[in-house]
Amino acid sequence: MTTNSVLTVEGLSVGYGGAPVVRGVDFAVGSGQINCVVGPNGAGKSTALKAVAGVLRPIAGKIIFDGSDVTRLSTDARVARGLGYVPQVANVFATLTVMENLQIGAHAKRRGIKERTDSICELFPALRDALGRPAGTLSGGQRSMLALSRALMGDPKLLLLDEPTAGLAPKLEDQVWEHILTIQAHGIGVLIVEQNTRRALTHSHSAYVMVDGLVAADGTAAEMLDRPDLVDMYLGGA
Ligand SMILES: Nc1ncnc2c1ncn2[C@@H]1O[C@H](COP(=O)(O)OP(=O)(O)OP(=O)(O)O)[C@@H](O)[C@H]1O
Repeated sequence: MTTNSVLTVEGLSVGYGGAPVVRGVDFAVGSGQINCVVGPNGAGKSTALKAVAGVLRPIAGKIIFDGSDVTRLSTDARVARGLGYVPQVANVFATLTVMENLQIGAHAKRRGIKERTDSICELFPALRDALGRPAGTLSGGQRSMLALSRALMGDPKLLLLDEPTAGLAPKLEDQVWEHILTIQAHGIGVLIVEQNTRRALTHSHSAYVMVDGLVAADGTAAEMLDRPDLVDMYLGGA
C-alpha cells in the first residue's frame, strides 16, 4: 500500500454476471500522484476502473477512498466525495453545449458552478470560446478536454481516466497528457488506464500491469521502464 493513499483497492473481484473478469487485485494511488494500469487487451483494466467508479458492483474486495470505505456507495455518492470518472466512450453529451456538459459535471455540487466553470476555463482557455457550441462539433482533442473538465466540475481529489487518448493522433495525445499534468499540478491524483504504455509509465509514479484479471507486476513506473523483459512479455514491446 502507498502511504498517504487517496485510494486503496484490496482484493477486488468483479465481472459481468459470469466468472469474475478481475480476480482479486490490489492497487493504490498516493495523494496527488499519477498511477497507471497497463496491460494487454481484455486484461480487465477498464472493468477494474468501472468498479472503483461504482459503475460495477464488486463480487469481493474493498475500495477505500479518502479514508472511507466506499465499496457499497453509488457512483453519485463517490463523485460527491471527490472521486471523478471519465469513461472511455460516450464521455460527453454530443447534443448538449459545452456549458451544459460542464453543468452536468457539477450535479453533485449545489453551489459555485459559475466559479468552477471560470476556473476550468482558466485552466483550459480553449473551452471558453466553445461554451455555447454543441459538444458534438468539437474535435477529438477538444472533446477529451471537455470530458476531463466535466469531471473536474465535481471538484475531485482523484480522477479515474479510461484511455483518454484512445483514437487520437499523436499531437492530440500530447495535448491530453499536458492537460493531465496540469490537473496533477493542481494536486489532483489520477489513476489512468492507458494503451500507450511507455507514455503512461513516463508520467506515472507507480504502475500496475494487469494480465488476465490479475496484477502480474507492480512497482514504480521508473522500475518498470527499466525492465525490457516486462515490456516485451506483457506490454507488446510498446
Ligand atoms: N459489458 C460487458 N459484458 C460482458 N463482458 C465484458 C463487458 N465489458 C468487457 N467485458 C469482458 O471483460 C474482459 C475484460 O475487459 P476490459 O474491457 O476490462 O479489458 P481491458 O483490459 O480494459 O481491455 P482493453 O485494453 O482492450 O480496453 C474481456 O474479456 C471483455 O470481453
